[in-house]
Amino acid sequence: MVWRAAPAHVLGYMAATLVGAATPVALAWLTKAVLDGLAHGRTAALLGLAVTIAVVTTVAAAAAHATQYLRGEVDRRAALRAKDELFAAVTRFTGLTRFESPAFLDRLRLAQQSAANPGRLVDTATSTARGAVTVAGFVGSLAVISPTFTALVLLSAVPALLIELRMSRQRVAMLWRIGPAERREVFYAQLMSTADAAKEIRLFGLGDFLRLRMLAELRTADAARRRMDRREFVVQASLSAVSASVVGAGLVWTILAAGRGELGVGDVAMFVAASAGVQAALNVMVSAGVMAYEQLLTFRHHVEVVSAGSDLPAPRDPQSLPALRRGIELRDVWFRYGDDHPWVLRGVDLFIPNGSTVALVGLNGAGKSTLVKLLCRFYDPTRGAILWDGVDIRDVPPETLRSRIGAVFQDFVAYELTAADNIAVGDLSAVEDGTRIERAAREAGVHDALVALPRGYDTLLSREFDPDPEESSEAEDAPTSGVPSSSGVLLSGGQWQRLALARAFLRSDQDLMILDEPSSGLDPEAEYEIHTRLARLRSGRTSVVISHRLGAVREADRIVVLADGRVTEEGTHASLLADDGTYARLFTRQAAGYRDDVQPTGAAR
Ligand SMILES: Nc1ncnc2c1ncn2[C@@H]1O[C@H](COP(=O)(O)OP(=O)(O)OP(=O)(O)O)[C@@H](O)[C@H]1O
Repeated sequence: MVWRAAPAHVLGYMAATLVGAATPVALAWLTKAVLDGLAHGRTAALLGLAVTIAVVTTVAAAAAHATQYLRGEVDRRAALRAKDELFAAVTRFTGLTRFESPAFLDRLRLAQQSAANPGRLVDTATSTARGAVTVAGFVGSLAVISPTFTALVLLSAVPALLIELRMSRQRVAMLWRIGPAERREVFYAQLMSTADAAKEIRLFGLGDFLRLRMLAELRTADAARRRMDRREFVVQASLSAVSASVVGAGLVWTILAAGRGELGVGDVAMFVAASAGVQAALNVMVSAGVMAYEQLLTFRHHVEVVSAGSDLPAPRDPQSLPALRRGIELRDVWFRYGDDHPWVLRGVDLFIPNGSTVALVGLNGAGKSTLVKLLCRFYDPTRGAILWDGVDIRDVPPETLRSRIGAVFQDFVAYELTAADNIAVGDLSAVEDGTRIERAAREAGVHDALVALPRGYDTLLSREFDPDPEESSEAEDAPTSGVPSSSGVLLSGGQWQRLALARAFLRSDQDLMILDEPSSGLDPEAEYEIHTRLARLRSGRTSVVISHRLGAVREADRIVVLADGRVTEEGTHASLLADDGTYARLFTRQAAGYRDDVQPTGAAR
């Protein structure tokens, strides 16, 4: 992947690294030649040797700078590609299950970490190669002086390599084990630094509680890292002591041999340079090689995320999805969120006729939102089937199905984007189409509020990002008072809800519109107005509406009561009231609340 991301830079980096690796060997040989020349009075060649040393040193210095620049560039390009691959894969997951799986989220975090600088792998791999070049260069020189000693130095590196490889596997396993603690630590840290949670944290005095929890997670992760570091420290110190003793013994032997006249001054200089060079290079080789191995092991998470197939079974024989004509049928649909979770739906049979509005009603946790998530195929039913004009929606590519559906979810997202973009996310083909965006905003009754914003539709709906990053980065002085120089705007809860509705209006020609609590944050007048508008816009189209405000759904063509995971009542408002069941009880209770308030006024009259 790194090669594909930056082939020329990788080649340049390797070349510059190899030049850097060959330099100490060349300098050692040149120094030996100079010393031998001086010892034997061969002064004629000295000038040439000195000039060569100067040139080699200059080239080495330039190569060092080039290596640094190229390494950075390889890192940047590879990281860009890795993130692109990773997030392209993440957005390709069609269902929601993976985002609710702690093990997957742990893996994703490690994948993100390794995607942050995959070029480091080239770095460590090249360092290993660089070490190998230096070792090879020096080994020849050392072997001339003492083959036995050379063999000893090389052999002493083998156990070090094996032990380090084992430890790197242990380190990777440790990183996986502490993943959950590290993810929780990040969670607490983010909670303490976001505006969304700031109100409750301050009012409930949660600051210390969250900080201590964050530190506890950090300590847990640190303890595991510390144990690993200590083990590595002991092992590495012992290995270094062994190799230092080998080199020390060799040095003693060389000096004694030189004293006996068996070796020349140049040989001693070469031995000192070569033994130190070999040892240092072997260390680099082992540690860089082991690090490369460790990075490869960690990068496995990236590969696994990127190569993970679809989380929902792909249709074996994909069907096209004609415009809805008859309706959508849920046939004996059973669903639970996991094998160890309770059943949420237990055999739901429901028909949503084309062109009608079906309201789903039921107590908290009855499974209404779950049902609409199944309609969008964010999950597949555990048993049973959902049929769109008789076609099982599992036989249709999810993107085809979803292009037919418009929705306002209960937990819609307030994007920290401009107001226009916040509406356009409902249908990205409208991003550049101000007229469509404005029409949708008018239909949702939020146009006036948006034009009144400091920059109208182009106002950034965020207090966390600077609306004018360029202007403020040009300003010489950072604000010191703690008060931001400029800031974006936030909407009220109801205005946000209208904005979410505008997203849905942008797609109002869809076959199926899902409205999960579309008016919970609206004032009574707005609620009435929006529902009237919705009824007009959606007349003759298929909608599924969920609302706890039963007054808002009484006009629905069909009202369906969910309880205990099943459809327990079904009919029009009038027929359900006549049946005097759960719906009638809920409606009467809600209506009584309003009537009690109204009565005193009526009595006064
Ligand atoms: N992603 C999830 N993972 C596990 N359980 C879930 C998930 N979403 C919902 N549940 C569980 O499924 C049940 C039904 O939840 P659902 O949100 O569908 O209810 P609802 O009828 O829409 O409730 P409300 O009226 O409160 O919005 C609840 O018991 C809830 O705890």
